[in-house]
Amino acid sequence: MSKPTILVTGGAGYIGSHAVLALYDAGWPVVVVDNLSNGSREVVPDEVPLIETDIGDAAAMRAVLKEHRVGAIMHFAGSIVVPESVTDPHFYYRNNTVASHALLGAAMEAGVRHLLFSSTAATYGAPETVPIDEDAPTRPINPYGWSKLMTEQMLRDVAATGAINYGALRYFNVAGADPKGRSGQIGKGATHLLKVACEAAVGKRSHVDVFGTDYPTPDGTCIRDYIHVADLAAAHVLALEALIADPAESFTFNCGYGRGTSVLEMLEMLDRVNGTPVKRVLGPRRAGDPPQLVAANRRLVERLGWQPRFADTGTIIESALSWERRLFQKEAAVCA
Ligand SMILES: NC(=O)c1ccc[n+]([C@@H]2O[C@H](COP(=O)([O-])OP(=O)(O)OC[C@H]3O[C@@H](n4cnc5c(N)ncnc54)[C@H](O)[C@@H]3O)[C@@H](O)[C@H]2O)c1
Ligand SMILES: O=c1ccn([C@@H]2O[C@H](COP(=O)(O)OP(=O)(O)O[C@H]3O[C@H](CO)[C@H](O)[C@H](O)[C@H]3O)[C@@H](O)[C@H]2O)c(=O)[nH]1
Repeated sequence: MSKPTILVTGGAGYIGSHAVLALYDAGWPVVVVDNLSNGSREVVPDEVPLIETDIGDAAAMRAVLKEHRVGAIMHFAGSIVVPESVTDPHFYYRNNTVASHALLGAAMEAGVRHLLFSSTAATYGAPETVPIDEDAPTRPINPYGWSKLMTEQMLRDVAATGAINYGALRYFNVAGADPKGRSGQIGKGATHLLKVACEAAVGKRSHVDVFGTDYPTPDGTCIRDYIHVADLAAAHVLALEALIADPAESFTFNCGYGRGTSVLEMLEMLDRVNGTPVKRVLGPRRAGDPPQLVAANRRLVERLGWQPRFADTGTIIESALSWERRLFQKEAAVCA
């Protein structure tokens, strides 16, 4: 049977572009919709159509879905900065929840029956126990987490009518870059730890701020479960296949390795990979950071047969650093 066309929303962004590459490498026809608010054309392969539009524009989305005879949607488009969601919650509910509602409506009208949604560990808030499994209480501690949890709920209720089936993948901390160097994190005004640290390593920043050294963790800094973006992209292809194979089944899976690494451990590993130390400035806690987030990933592994290939922390950091070096050289060449 021939493979249906997959619409990737947010496919010009960090994680979406890696999913596009994974689909493209596996021979799926792909079309991307991105409003380029935080995406870049250059990370989308030339052969993949990129339509510059907003997913909140239901009429435009209906037209795209029909014209490209889309069979399933991978929905990455959204806003992602937790502190920004606290200062501008209205925008986060609009761009994450309301825009997803419009996209879902367009999908239902166009008869698209499968949707894979980018959710987040932020739906759990500050969990009482780690590792966190999918049945843990969902109590977000910021509007970003709520905007994603509300979208999950909407998908769950619509799927219960039989109109669609959906997968919600709750990512933990996504890091690294395409092992073949075709994509990586570009987004303006980086806030993610490894991206910021790599920018410091190549000389784009003077230092890395360490947000909080008095957490109840062995070295006092926050612990996260960092997952390589290429392993995450591979999980999306498996999840898509599962949605299409069994249209009666929907699911929610954590995406992480089940391994915690502290902020200081990440920076130490970066120093080792880079060969020179990055300057740290130890500072106060950042608002809204839970001390520890580590995934229980049994469902993802058992239900999808997911086998990570790039889990080694050094491998994650190497790929992120070599992407950052390439970006830096490109920017230097443009300025010269
Ligand atoms: N990066 C992480 O660690 C992480 C963790 C958990 C969940 N997620 C989720 O994964 C998804 C992708 O995140 P990312 O890190 O690749 O971010 P990103 O900003 O690199 O990608 C998002 C893309 O969506 C586009 N976009 C935003 N709003 C849009 C709209 N209304 N219409 C069309 N395009 C729009 C942006 O231009 C961008 O290219 C997001 O939904 C995010 O919430 C990310
Ligand atoms: O310059 C920095 C940046 C981050 N950190 C620390 O590093 C850890 C990771 O922070 P990130 O900003 O890289 O990521 P978050 O854990 O805040 O959030 C990310 O992972 C979450 C799930 O774990 C959500 O999915 C969210 O969408 C995604 O951005 C935190 O303790 C943070 O305080 C620093 O010390 N210095």
